[in-house]
Amino acid sequence: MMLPASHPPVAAPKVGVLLVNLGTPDAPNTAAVRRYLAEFLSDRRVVEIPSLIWKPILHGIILRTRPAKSAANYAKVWMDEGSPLAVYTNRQASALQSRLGSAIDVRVAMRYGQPAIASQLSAMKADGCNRILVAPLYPQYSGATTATVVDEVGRALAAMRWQPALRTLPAYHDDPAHIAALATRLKTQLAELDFEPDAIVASFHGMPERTLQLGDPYHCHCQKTARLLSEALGKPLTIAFQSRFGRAKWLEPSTEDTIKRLANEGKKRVAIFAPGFSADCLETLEELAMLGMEQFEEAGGEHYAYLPCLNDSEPGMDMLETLIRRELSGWL
Ligand SMILES: C=CC1=C(C)c2cc3[nH]c(cc4nc(cc5[nH]c(cc1n2)c(C)c5CCC(=O)O)C(CCC(=O)O)=C4C)c(C)c3C=C
Ligand SMILES: [Fe+2]
Ligand SMILES: [Fe+2]
Repeated sequence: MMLPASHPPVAAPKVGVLLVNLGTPDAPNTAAVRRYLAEFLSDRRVVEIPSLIWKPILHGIILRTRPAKSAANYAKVWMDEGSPLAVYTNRQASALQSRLGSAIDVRVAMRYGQPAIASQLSAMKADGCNRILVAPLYPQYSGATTATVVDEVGRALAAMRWQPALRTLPAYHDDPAHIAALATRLKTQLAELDFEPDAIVASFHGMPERTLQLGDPYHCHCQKTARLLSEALGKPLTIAFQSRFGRAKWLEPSTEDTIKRLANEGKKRVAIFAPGFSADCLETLEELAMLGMEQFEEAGGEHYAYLPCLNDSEPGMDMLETLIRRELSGWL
């Protein structure tokens, strides 16, 4: 049907998929990292300290000291195409777009920094996406990751006159497709090592321990991923929690203590991987692959290997395609 000339344009309807990850600075320098950390660490889902107490600490101490140190770390892992987190997330989106075909519009947004969730949702709606699946790329649910993405999506929808219909991908920590992808990838990676590890460490991003008492399922989700994966591999996994931030007690054992303990116990050959990260990033490439190796060798360890995340590997993309197609059922 032809629209009258005075009618605003209406795009042909289609389905959209928005892959969302945490976000990352747009350059490995102090100013860009400060901008990123200011947004990230102002999120009340991430730092659950009353504003009156937290704001002076954030602006008076953290944003004056941390950006330079973190920028130096970002510089160590920066790729020609940009920050690893953004590079791998974009590659996942292109691979998924090829697998799903052009009838579905696959895009990327970041919870902090660019491309922002609100601008991507608006652009997708303007291009005709009247049904959108938002997929936070966090296997394990936490208030600080999955929930804050959904909060931000809600704020974006609140500003739209004509909203798209919306679905969100649930946490997939125990999904058979996720466990199979991790197991397949890990088997290949372990087979390629030039040593047989005495221990394999599954390092998850930490959270304040208090969040577990308050009912956040993150800790349980991490434990379950590791248990199912260990069963699938037929090998024991040592669980640890990395990237401690702030003074509160965090989930234990910490990755640093675990690496040192293993070396002290005579486990001289260790492989470590990060099943809570869908894409490699600062926390895996610098903290686990670089710093972790130094800590292990200083404690007397001899062979240390960091095994990269699923990223856009075949097993990782098989999993993502399975999960996304399942969530799109009835829409295709
Ligand atoms: C995978 C899940 C993640 C959880 C859970 C999480 C919780 C969490 N993180 C911080 C503080 C920081 N995290 C930082 C980086 C970072 N965190 C995640 C993921 C989770 N965080 C990722 C993927 C990244 C890497 C981003 C990148 O650009 O590569 C940082 C910034 C880096 C630095 O300055 O060290 C901070 C700070 C808190 C406080 C928290 C739980 C409440
Ligand atoms: Fe983090
Ligand atoms: Fe638990």
